[in-house]
Amino acid sequence: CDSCYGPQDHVVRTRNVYPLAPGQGKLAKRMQPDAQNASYGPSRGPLAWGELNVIHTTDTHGWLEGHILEKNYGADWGDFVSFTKAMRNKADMYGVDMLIVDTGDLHDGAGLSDATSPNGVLSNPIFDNIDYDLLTIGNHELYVSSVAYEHFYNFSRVWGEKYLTSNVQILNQTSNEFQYIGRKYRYFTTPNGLRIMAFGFLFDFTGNSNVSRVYPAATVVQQSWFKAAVAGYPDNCETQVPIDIFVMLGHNPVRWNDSESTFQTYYNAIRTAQPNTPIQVFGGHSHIRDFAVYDEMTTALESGRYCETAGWFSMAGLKSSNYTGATLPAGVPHPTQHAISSNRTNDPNATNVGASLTYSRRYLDWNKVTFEYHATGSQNASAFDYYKGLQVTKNITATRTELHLNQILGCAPQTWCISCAPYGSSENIYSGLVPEALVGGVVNASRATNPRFLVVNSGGIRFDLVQGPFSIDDSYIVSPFADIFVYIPAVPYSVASQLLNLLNTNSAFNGKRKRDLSEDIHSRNLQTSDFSFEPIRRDDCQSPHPDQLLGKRAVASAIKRQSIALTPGYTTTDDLGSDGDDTLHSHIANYVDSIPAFIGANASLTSSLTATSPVDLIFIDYIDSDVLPALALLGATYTMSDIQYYINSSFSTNTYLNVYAQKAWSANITNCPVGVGVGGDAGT
Ligand SMILES: O=c1ccn([C@@H]2O[C@H](COP(=O)(O)O)[C@@H](O)[C@H]2O)c(=O)[nH]1
Repeated sequence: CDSCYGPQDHVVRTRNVYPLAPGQGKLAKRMQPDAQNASYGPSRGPLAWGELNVIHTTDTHGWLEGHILEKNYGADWGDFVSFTKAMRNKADMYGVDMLIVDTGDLHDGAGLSDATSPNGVLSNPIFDNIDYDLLTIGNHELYVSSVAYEHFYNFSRVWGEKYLTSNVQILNQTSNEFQYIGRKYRYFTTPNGLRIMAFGFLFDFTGNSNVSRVYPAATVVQQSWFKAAVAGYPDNCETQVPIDIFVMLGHNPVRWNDSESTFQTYYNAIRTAQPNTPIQVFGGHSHIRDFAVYDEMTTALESGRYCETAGWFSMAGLKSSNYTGATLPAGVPHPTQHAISSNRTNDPNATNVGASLTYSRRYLDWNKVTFEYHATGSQNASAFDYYKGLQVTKNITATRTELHLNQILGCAPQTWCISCAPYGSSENIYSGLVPEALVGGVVNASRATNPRFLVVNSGGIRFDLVQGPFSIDDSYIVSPFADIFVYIPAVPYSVASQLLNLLNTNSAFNGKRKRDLSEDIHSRNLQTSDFSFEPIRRDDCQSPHPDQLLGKRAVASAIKRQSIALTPGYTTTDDLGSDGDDTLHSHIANYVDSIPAFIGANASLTSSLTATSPVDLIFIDYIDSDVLPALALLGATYTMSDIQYYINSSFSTNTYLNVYAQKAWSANITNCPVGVGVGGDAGT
């Protein structure tokens, strides 16, 4: 290993852990009152700073309270406010530019966003406390019309020119015409003079309600406003404006081979028109940490999900005649990696623009130890907490109380996870809990004696259910959608009994989960059984620490290295290598491939059914466009007029688990044991 960055014989077989103040996990308490701090923090030292630096969030899905039960992700939005404020101050101090960007999906995943009608009326104003420079819209802003209008009438007005919905329009109820929810593009100049043309593109989403319109990428790249903006002639500009860099946001996976990503189409259009201008992409939707290299001057960052990750991006070597800031800020590491790509090897128009560019990216775990370390270089809470951050923390606590999110519905006797155990096992939520909860929770008393078959999509379950007190908040965290239970009466048993298998084996049906679930392989889920840590191995050689490359502080850091037991968490490999995760973790097993798209339950009280016996076929309205064609394939033709509410028009996928919990988990409520290992740390 010596060849990487000098002799370090005394640290072989230890992990690279940077020293933090004693008692770090306990001193630095703010967050939500019931949350805990991480046991240890960043492993790779200070962040690299270039001319352009970006903090990226995506797919927050309402988790602004942080992960109350998971130590490693315990910071709340108030802590993030303090963090971003401190990082802005640092950017000013270093004389460089820093942007803060978000790539959408603000709801459907936690009580704070989903316990109100419409979703987001209380959480969006909390979200608005971050000083974002650019934002874009996600598909979860468009499923329900009232949520889409909340974004049109309120959210887009708060953010003005910064909210980019370049391919998403909504029906204006006053003019009766479609108009963009936000803006199509933003052309602006940073404090240090970088001239940026920015767009925000939702993937080709088709599940939106009928008040919005999503233009597919193939259409957008032909639209005249887009071509003009790319050419430097945005609306109303007669003379060409200079563009130092394109910033392309998208609620859109950064990996081109993700079946839902449309970034390649936009990239091709921009790159063809502007062969020598860097493009920087920030994506989302697939809930992973990822960094993709498109060409030597185009890279793309994706920063996870659910307030588990804050993405950090920096680049140096931008050749702008207008840039007045520092090129390599003093006293901090700088981006060192070139974007090496096979996409443009023989481009006759290629210049050496890309040759000067260097990049860095880091995925920060969403906890206060991490935020304080990077913001202040210590665990000094008083130096870190910004008054506005503290206010936001208090506001979240008050809002959670107002929404009764802490109200306990039952005491969950065990943990059921989405992917830590294979489908079929009793620890897996789809096999170990959902069928039983459907049978026990979805009951129309007047039809309860009829044979019943139930079907839901697996995508409706969004998170693990943890052993311990099961609160109203948890009910949104696990099953947030308000998809209504409907049914078709008197379906022949021979048909109903074949439906689930057909839905799960015929590729025409996917529960509206168009992306292959296996693409979530990088997702991190808690796992109580996965606490046998990986053998400790040195991997630092693959990617020298920036300090070590620069010859700074390396000696002091190396001498103080400690060996610690790693907690389970993200272990990411991307186009720049395996050094992106800011905190080292052990790998978590993932059986997501085993999960079917549809989950069923047979709630028939009798076992003596014949082929023609009538059964109540119960499903959710969200999948009626799968169920009706599948029934037709089975020779039973039904139409929408055959479908009725099973219980009432509001009994939904967010209701049945609560009903079941109150029935089945009433024991031990006052003394409910909490599962160990939440947040990847068996210790307290
Ligand atoms: O009403 C709904 C809406 C969505 N779903 C599920 O969610 C995914 C989309 O979530 P992403 O975070 O954008 O991937 C969709 O494919 C469905 O599986 C739902 O169940 N009900």
